[in-house]
Amino acid sequence: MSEVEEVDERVSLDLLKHKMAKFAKERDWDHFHTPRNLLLALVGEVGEVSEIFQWKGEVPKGLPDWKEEEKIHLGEELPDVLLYLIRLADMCGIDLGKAALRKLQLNAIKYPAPNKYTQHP
Ligand SMILES: Nc1ccn([C@H]2C[C@H](O)[C@@H](COP(=O)(O)OP(=O)(O)OP(=O)(O)O)O2)c(=O)n1
Repeated sequence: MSEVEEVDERVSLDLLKHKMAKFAKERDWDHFHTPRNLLLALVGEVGEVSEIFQWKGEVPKGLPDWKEEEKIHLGEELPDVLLYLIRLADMCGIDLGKAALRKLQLNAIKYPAPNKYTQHP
């Protein structure tokens, strides 16, 4: 039987943040999880994701031509990026969820959507 349990809980940034904190604490790894170390770990994992795409050329959405093991590999590397990002934000005292929502608002102001009703056909 697999050691990895099926995940059956609602996922939120907060849940992942708390799980990462618990993971580090249980291993006495808090002293490794400094902002700079986490940033380097994050960039390393982005590199691992890039390697999966390397030399493939442009890839259609949904990755229809990829082998199952390649998709599984990608599904294992993308979470590392997310988890290190969440932990980095936590160790920097930034509420990532709130900051992302605020950034979406700022993006919408900076790049307003065209108003369909005032445009000429
Ligand atoms: N000091 C560490 C080491 C690991 N991790 C956690 C966060 C990542 O989700 C994952 C990264 O583990 P690995 O460094 O073993 O990276 P991979 O899982 O990508 O393994 P590999 O590089 O062999 O593909 O483990 C962590 O929180 N703190």
